[in-house]
Amino acid sequence: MFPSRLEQNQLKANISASYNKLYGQFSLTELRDVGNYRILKIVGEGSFGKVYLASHRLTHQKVVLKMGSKNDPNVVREVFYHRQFDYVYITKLYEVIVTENSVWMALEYCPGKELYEYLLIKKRIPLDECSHLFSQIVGAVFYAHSMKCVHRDLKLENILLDKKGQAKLTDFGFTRECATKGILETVCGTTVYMAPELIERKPYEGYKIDTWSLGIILYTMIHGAMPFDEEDDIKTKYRIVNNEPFYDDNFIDANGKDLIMQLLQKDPSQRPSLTQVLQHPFMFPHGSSILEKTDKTIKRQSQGCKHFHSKLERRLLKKLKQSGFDTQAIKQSVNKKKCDALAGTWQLLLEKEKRSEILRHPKRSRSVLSVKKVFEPSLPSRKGSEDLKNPEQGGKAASLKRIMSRKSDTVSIRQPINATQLKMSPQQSPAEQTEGSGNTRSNKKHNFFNKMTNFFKTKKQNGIHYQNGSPSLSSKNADKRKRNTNSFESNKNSPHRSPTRNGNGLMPGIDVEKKPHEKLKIEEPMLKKFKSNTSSEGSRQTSMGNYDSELDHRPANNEHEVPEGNKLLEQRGRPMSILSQQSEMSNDTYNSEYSTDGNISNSKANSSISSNNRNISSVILSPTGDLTDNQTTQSRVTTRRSMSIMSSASSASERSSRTDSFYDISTASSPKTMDLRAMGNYSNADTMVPRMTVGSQWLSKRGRSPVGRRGRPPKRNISRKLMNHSSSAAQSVIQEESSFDNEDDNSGALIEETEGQGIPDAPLLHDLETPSSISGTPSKPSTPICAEIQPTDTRPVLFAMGRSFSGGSRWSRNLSEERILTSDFPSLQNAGVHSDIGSADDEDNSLDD
Ligand SMILES: Nc1ncnc2c1ncn2[C@@H]1O[C@H](COP(=O)(O)OP(=O)(O)OP(=O)(O)O)[C@@H](O)[C@H]1O
Repeated sequence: MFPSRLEQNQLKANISASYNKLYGQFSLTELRDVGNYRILKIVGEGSFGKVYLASHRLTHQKVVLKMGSKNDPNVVREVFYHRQFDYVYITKLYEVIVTENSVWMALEYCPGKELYEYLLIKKRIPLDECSHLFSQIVGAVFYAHSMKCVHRDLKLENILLDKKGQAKLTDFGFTRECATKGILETVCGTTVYMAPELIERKPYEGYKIDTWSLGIILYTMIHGAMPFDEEDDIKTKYRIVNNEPFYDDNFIDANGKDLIMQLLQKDPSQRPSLTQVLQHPFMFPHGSSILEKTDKTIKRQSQGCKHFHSKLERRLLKKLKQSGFDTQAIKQSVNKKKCDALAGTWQLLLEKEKRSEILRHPKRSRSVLSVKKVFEPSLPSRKGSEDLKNPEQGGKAASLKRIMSRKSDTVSIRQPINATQLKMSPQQSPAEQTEGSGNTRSNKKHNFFNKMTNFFKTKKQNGIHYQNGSPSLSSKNADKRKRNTNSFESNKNSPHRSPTRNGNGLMPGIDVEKKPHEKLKIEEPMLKKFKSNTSSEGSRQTSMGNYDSELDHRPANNEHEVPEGNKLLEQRGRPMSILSQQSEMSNDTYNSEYSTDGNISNSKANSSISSNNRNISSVILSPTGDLTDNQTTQSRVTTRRSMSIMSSASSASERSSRTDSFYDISTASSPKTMDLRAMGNYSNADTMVPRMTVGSQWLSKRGRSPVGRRGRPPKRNISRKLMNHSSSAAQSVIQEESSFDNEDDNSGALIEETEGQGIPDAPLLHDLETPSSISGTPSKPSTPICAEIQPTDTRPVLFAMGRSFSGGSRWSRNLSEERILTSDFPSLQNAGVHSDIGSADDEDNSLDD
């Protein structure tokens, strides 16, 4: 029967509505989905691009999506190294999605944000907490080093806090392996965190520069200010090379001081190994337990028994098989660290399963932990020197104390849970609280379960009697209960309420994310945020490949994500990270032999840099130290730099040389497994082996002849042979681009030289080139630029006010002056809120990977 007119009209309306809806979706400019992930909001912006919070569609797990340009070689570097790491204190890389122009990294979400921001709010971190957090950071670096990788850009900004307040190392954009090259030359990192040998442009041992940066991090965490930080970069460099930091006994104890002094040894060979660092008394007791667990993880992973062995994994695999998944494909993806959709989904599902397992057996896990705590070695407080002297007793006392405090947790759990308490739950990130998710539901379930358990457990103690089916309290217990409630309320209302782990286990990371703006308005920041001066091997990899291009390549931070304090810093312009290359020392030929376009860009860059050089030198040599001139110059330089970057970015050859196949996410193995020297039969010269797997494309695109630039073909042939010998190793390796350069240039010779005869004499600081020369401009400034510098007396008049002990940058001096007028020192000293990041319980759980 033909539909009536009314029905026809309704049908028409429906069709057009759904058509319009589809059309609307097609014409949306806003990004909604990437792969299996639904984008929720922007959480940050790095030099690579935007960082989004997203939800995995299949598992509803929260992840962070970090976008980078395909044209940015540091993105490749980051993916390449990051995916090899599987460690509790390193952010997990679940998946990598490659689109036409971009690379997306799905990373573990850390709602606590950066350690830098946390420190900014707290001003200083108490020693106990420092020791705990720093152990985790050192653990992460130790793990990376054990994989023969150096991070080279360790800084507060690259350490994130997860929802438990645990530290997570991230940002592997400057990482490189040291398996094939023990002594490195590329200058990279962030000036204030750079080791003296980097500043002096000596060939350096990668591991040792990380150790130095760890020293800077620890110092800054304890003091709330950086040890070497001047308005003027050159002065900062001078101080790094020549001065010792000032230690304020108000904040640091003897152990802390001793550890930092060791880490900040000017002579890299005098710096301790990370095992020694973890065993240092300052790190007690966290360091040793992390060392032990990290060792276990490394051993397990090196034996290849990483995945699909636990009961949970096997059960999950079985479930997936029953649901019709190709479990072989999943296994392959995970084992080969392909970081594809299968591996990503597996990781996220597994994490979800782990969480629900904990929720399913909360009682068991609690009691296991309690027993463990009673018998495990001591966890004395830092202040309790008694505990340190007698770890046995101290440990038991501490454990009992914790159990007692756990009881008090129980009391607080029994309090009526209001909205504020829910917000503070350590199980939930602020994002989760506001957005609502599967997790929220399960946490509620968990809370409910706990409440019920505790209710029945404690009803006898509290004298709860059932009358007519409903519980009633005896008056005594009712009083007690009231008191508990009051104490909680008063605590809650106190303006100085500490963000420490309270009855609800509040973690600092949560607090950081919760209200950074309000807090920052009250207390102005003492630290400024530093962008990585990553030039590095990256310099070889960009068409410009120099310090300056790196600087301007980094976009400004996202406005709405930058806290008030940081905006201030933004306004004054942050020092940025450096990636530089000493042309005379470098083996890198990438830039010089780059395409015509690339060369044009380079020459532009170099010319701008040379002028920058002259300007900076003249200002620095000026006896009056007129910084206004410098600023003008700098701004001009910035413009020029931007221009050269743009030209580099628009380099056609740059784009064309990056074929999709380069970005294929093939299998990954750690440089440790690629350690060719460890294989015994192969010399350093053979280390380009893996390059060939990917590199050949680059070579052909750049028009390199099969014979090396210097007519030295044999290495490549050797490498091919090696690939045949060890196909699995060769297959699994993607070598850095820098390796091309080594291959074609004289890296082998250099390594032999440095290894056989020691490091060649390094230039003295007064021979240092100005920052502009970092770009690879061969010319050196004719005048010793630092000869005139008179380092200021760097002892702080008012420690808490400055971001550094030195005169510091102008903005911080201004802040200091204002504060000297308006506030008194002791009150500021006490202003920092104390918190206890991550309990041993958290650590135990998380390390149980
Ligand atoms: N895993 C994560 N969880 C939560 N936030 C994150 C995560 N990764 C990055 N962010 C946020 O995004 C911002 C930028 O990220 P990131 O520092 O990794 O980018 P980048 O390009 O490497 O920056 P840069 O090199 O300038 O330090 C960070 O400051 C942080 O606030």
